[in-house]
Amino acid sequence: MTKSVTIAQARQADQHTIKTIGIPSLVLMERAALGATARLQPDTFDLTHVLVFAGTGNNGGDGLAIARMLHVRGIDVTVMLTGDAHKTSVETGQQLAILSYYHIPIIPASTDLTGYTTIVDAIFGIGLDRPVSGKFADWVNAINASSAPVLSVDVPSGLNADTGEPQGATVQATATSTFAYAKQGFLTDSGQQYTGQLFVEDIGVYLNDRAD
Ligand SMILES: NC(=O)C1=CN([C@@H]2O[C@H](COP(=O)(O)OP(=O)(O)OC[C@H]3O[C@@H](n4cnc5c(N)ncnc54)[C@H](O)[C@@H]3O)[C@@H](O)[C@H]2O)[C@@H](O)CC1
Ligand SMILES: [K+]
Repeated sequence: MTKSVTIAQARQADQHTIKTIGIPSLVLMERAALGATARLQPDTFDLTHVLVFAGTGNNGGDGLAIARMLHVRGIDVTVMLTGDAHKTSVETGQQLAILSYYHIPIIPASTDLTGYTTIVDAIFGIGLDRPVSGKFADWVNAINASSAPVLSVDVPSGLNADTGEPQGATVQATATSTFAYAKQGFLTDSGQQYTGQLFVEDIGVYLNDRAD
């Protein structure tokens, strides 16, 4: 059976790796983004014009690193940011600065998703703490209405990763690239309907200091 963790366990393992072991958060983010980018295979994902829909927390930071990895491979990528570029998490601010070096287009989030052939959903991960409503719900509904396949980063945005139940509008992913361990809610009947195909990426975060 697939090993799974609660949100609290995932957070604790991340913090242990960063604070006690000393592996920097940006290193984990880089590994997460490498793992997710490798899932964007052309048999499922048409990479003609990729949209990365990024939030301002670290899930968005993962998305921005994915955008960079696609850009350096010559793939046409646009980033939509859901909030103020000056009010991001520290790591996401660092990823934004890197994107500006590469002149990767960053535009405000919109419901007009015309022309994008793949969408990377990096709006919310395990930091979701309330139902998705208002303009966030409009964006999520637009993602779900798009014909483009969707790769969700860590968690389909809007899904409660503990229960597998939607918290307001929730992305229905073609596939989900989740980090370190499957989240408990993904293994429920409800959760599976949102994650689509589930990939678990080894990012160097372990519950017991060993890869198992
Ligand atoms: N260093 C780390 O701890 C790592 C974190 N990683 C990524 O970071 C994610 C967790 O990052 P964060 O803790 O920053 O959380 P998230 O990026 O999941 O989201 C947090 C942000 O969303 C806002 N928010 C939550 N629910 C909302 C709602 N319904 N409507 C509007 N805004 C809402 C919060 O206020 C906060 O600003 C993981 O899921 C994973 O993708 C990975 O990069 C691996 C390493
Ligand atoms: K996400």
